[in-house]
Amino acid sequence: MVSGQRCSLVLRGALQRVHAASVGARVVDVTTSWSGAGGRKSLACAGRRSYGHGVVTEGDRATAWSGRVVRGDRGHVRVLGPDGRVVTARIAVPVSDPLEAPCVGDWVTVAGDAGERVVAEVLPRRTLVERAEPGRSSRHQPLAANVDTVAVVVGLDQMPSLEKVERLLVVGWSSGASVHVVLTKSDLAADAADVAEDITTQLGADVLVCSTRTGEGIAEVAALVPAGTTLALVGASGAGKSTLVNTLAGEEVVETSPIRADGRGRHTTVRRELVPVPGGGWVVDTPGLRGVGVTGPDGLEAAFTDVADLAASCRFRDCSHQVEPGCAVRAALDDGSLSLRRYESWRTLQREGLWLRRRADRRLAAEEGRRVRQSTRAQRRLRRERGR
Ligand SMILES: Nc1nc2c(ncn2[C@@H]2O[C@H](COP(=O)(O)OP(=O)(O)OP(=O)(O)O)[C@@H](O)[C@H]2O)c(=O)[nH]1
Ligand SMILES: [Zn+2]
Repeated sequence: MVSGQRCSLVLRGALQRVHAASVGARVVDVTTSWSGAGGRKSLACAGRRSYGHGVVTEGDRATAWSGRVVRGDRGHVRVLGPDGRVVTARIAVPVSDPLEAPCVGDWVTVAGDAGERVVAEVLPRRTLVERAEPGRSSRHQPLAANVDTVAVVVGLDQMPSLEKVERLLVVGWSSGASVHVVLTKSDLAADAADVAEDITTQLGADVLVCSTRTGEGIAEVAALVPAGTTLALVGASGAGKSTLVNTLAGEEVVETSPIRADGRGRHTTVRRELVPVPGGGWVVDTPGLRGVGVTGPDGLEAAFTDVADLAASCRFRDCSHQVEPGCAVRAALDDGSLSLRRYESWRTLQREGLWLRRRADRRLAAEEGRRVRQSTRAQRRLRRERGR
């Protein structure tokens, strides 16, 4: 077993690099825009969120330090600090929206001491990989924050479904990060190159092919995560994400993953954590995604630039691409330059996104109504008490 000291050294170097990156993020601050790679979409950052009201004093905030969440659990997070140590910090105040909760990859400020540490603030997120919560509720779950690249991991042990890959590409592009498809298990498919070619031409995605068994393409995948950057792996369960994380992390780091925190406790697994890779970057595995909800129109547009470009040249701005004259989408379907499969996949994801957004709007309206009623009741109570 490698000592905590050695782990700290590995992590410290990587942390210094990411800390340097965070300084930039803090200077640019809350309302900056961030442009996705390839000039695809510009996403506004979420604002800085404070936590621990009533728990964290102003004095505590003055001495708080910033670090990166390497692992998120219910009620607390594990935070890598500037000294290379990983500590546990409590999320002192429950958040009503799961998206508000700190997640892996978040930069947070931590207040308190060894007795009790709490998350005082979550710094603005540059990017966020999220999914609709299972059960098709309108709520979204944060999976990984401040990710530079998303790898849509697809196993070649089965014939990939283009629709499933498209759905994951939308999740990837919705995050604001740049996106690649990584086809794993090439050792199990004689036609790996053909599948890659298909995905490139039909989905317009950048595709890498690799195998953790033979080592084919691993260097190319490792190149997706240069020093100071973060790569998130998304994909169905069994696609080979965890194996890829371990391969990218290398023997050395897998061995060093059970980091000692405060001299006690060890990580039992490297999964769903930010894992440092030898080049100085970070890799994060996300839970196997089955019912992935499409979050916003930006990701859909970025994953379907071909359809979005066509739709932009329809005669009517609100063209439904069904019956209207001058519809460029239908024209492309007619002349075969847009496949029916691709069009239908786009329609499905678009409808789903609309449905989720409408539901979210209704939920937000209901929550707002509840808040207003609570506040009115509280004000009445206060007036009554003062009147006594
Ligand atoms: N032949 C072959 N098998 C692989 C390769 N990569 C992963 N596997 C196998 O595929 C299976 C699933 O891999 P995992 O890494 O656990 O898949 P995962 O995507 O993390 O799955 P979840 O944790 O359920 O989300 C395991 O049995 C791996 O050994 C590969 O390159 N070649
Ligand atoms: Zn149209």
